[in-house]
Amino acid sequence: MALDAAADAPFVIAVPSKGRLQENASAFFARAGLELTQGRGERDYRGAVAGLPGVEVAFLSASEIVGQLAAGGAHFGVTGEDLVREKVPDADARLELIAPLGFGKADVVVAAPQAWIDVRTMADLEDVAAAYRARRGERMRVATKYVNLTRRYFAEHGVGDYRIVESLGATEGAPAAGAAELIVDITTTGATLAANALKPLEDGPILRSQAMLVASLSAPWGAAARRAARVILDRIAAAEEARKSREVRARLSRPANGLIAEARERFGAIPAFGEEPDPRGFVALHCAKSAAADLASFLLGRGAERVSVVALEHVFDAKNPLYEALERRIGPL
Ligand SMILES: Nc1ncnc2c1ncn2[C@@H]1O[C@H](COP(=O)(O)OP(=O)(O)OP(=O)(O)O)[C@@H](O)[C@H]1O
Ligand SMILES: O=P(O)(O)OC[C@H]1O[C@H](OP(=O)(O)OP(=O)(O)O)[C@H](O)[C@@H]1O
Ligand SMILES: [Mg+2]
Repeated sequence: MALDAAADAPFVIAVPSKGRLQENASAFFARAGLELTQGRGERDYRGAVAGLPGVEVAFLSASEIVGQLAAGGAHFGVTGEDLVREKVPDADARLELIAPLGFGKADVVVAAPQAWIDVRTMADLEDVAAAYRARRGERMRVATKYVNLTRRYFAEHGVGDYRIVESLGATEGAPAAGAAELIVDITTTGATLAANALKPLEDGPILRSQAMLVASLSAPWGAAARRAARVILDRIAAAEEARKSREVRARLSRPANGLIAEARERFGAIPAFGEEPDPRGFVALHCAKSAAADLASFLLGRGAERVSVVALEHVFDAKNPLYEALERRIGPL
């Protein structure tokens, strides 16, 4: 019965419907040739993917997406790693973080008032916390919405003399408002911290976060869901591979014995049409964008009269490491 239900259930991708990640998330799927359609306009929170029947899009906030992934209500989701680590204590057991997406970058930091000149590190904080308690008879307060990340990090650094004040927004304002002494929050440019006369501690961020493509291990992984996951990850991998690569094409005056091996060795090139040298001397090689010009010079040196360097739209590969990693986690059908 469970299997039948899994076979009929739609494959659900949870995508940010608002906030910092929305625009970049849509662009990310579009680049992969996955066109998300939102039904009856902005307020319709269910959508589809053009050309992929059986795939449903749930438009949710970044934090709701984490909840759906943890509960198995969505198979795939795009959300911030900060939210994943905060809301799912055993994230690595329940979720597969498939790939970082290169946007939504933000550091989760501990920040103190700039006026606390003696406090630069967590070790300093440990001293100050004890003194604060001795002098005031109460514990130092930390305003944050990252309650779990804060507890874990402070414990790791041996700071115990503090109390968390849960903050649901404008956290950076808490010290000036007299609601807390310290904060834990995300920062990108540092402008909000500076505007509130706060400075991040120098030990480095608690977490360097960015948007992630995440899979739920507890969602129903029937045969249809696996097929959908494979198709989606093939397109994502194909777009990513194409973005990083160039195709370098030329015709040499004679068949190029050993040339493909040398191009692989020196430029990390992969032959687009297999290892066999073409009898007419045609070569087409894929290489990293940054290696394309050097590879072109190399081919000129081997007798090519003209070399084209071509941008690619998608490069599909029979092997998909993203899907293989997911399949290892969800186990056999
Ligand atoms: N300044 C920022 N720069 C880059 N990424 C950010 C920034 N602020 C937030 N993010 C990322 O986007 C995620 C969602 O933040 P966003 O502000 O969109 O929602 P939110 O503040 O959690 O509010 P809500 O959940 O109510 O929509 C954050 O958890 C983080 O991963
Ligand atoms: O280091 P900065 O570049 O200044 O960015 C940091 C700010 O960005 C986020 O807030 P956001 O603008 O998303 O507003 P929110 O508090 O409503 O989520 C975050 O909560 C910080 O307040
Ligand atoms: Mg925000």
